[in-house]
Amino acid sequence: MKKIMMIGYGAMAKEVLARLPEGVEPGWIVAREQHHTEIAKAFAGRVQALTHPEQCTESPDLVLECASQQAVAEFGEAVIKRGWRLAVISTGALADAALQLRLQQACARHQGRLIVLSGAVAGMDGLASAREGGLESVTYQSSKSPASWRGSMAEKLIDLGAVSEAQVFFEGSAREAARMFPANANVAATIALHGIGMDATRVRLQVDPHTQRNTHSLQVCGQFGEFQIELCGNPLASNPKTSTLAALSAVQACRCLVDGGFMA
Ligand SMILES: NC(=O)C1=CN([C@@H]2O[C@H](COP(=O)(O)OP(=O)(O)OC[C@H]3O[C@@H](n4cnc5c(N)ncnc54)[C@H](OP(=O)(O)O)[C@@H]3O)[C@@H](O)[C@H]2O)C=CC1
Ligand SMILES: O=C([O-])CC(=O)C(=O)O
Repeated sequence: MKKIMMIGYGAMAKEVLARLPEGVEPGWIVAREQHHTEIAKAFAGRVQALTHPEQCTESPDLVLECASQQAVAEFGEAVIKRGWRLAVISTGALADAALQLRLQQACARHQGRLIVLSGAVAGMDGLASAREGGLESVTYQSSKSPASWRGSMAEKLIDLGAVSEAQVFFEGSAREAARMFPANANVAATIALHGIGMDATRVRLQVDPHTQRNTHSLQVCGQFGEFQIELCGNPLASNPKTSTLAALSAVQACRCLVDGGFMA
């Protein structure tokens, strides 16, 4: 049996835990103290609730971050320094160049691993392949319902209650998008990490009052030719900001533990 450590106990973490493949079980959940009673009840004491990964006295087969960019900054280095495998979903944390460097150096020094989950988007294999031949431009647009943008910086840029048609309210780099919209624009960072980087990747964020879905559109031009991807994702019922596919990408990482997708 493979044992994972989950960081976070919100919408995505619960979805992933409910869908864990056979042969994988949670051993530890890192969450703030106020969630520990709920965790103890949900898992009848079979899972240890922690406030920091360092409290774990064994070695998880995989540490899965499904929490926040802040959690990556807070716990990422400690996890990798123990030589553990860390898969991150809050990839926008890596828009902080100093943090990215610290995590990369920790991987090199301590034989840890940092895995960037594909999350809510698809085509990262093709984008990474295209980079090998040279990329000319990568443009990403995210379109979501007003409910998905509530509680974000979007509220300062546009009146979400008054929009009657689809409207772009932000244009900038992936680095800016990921840092300004930490709960909504991790995909921008994921694309940047597989493609032409945080500063050259162009991003548009749109609110669409006529949709319930999270639509990710990617346009890539390079020496290989061109490709476009449009992915219309159903959000999780428990969090309209978060696409179901993102949770499934974490489930798939867990499956790699049992089907040999990860090398030891
Ligand atoms: N890469 C991608 O394609 C995608 C990435 N995401 C990202 O995935 C992450 C999880 O999403 P989701 O579950 O929907 O979000 P939720 O807000 O539903 O849940 C996040 C959970 O993580 C906990 N958490 C956050 N920071 C910390 C911390 N520093 N220490 C301990 N616990 C922490 C929160 O705790 P508390 O309740 O105590 O605040 C909360 O329970 C988000 O960062 C989101 O932006 C989402 C979709 C796609
Ligand atoms: O789930 C999504 O559709 C995308 C998302 O929240 C993100 O990029 O952070």
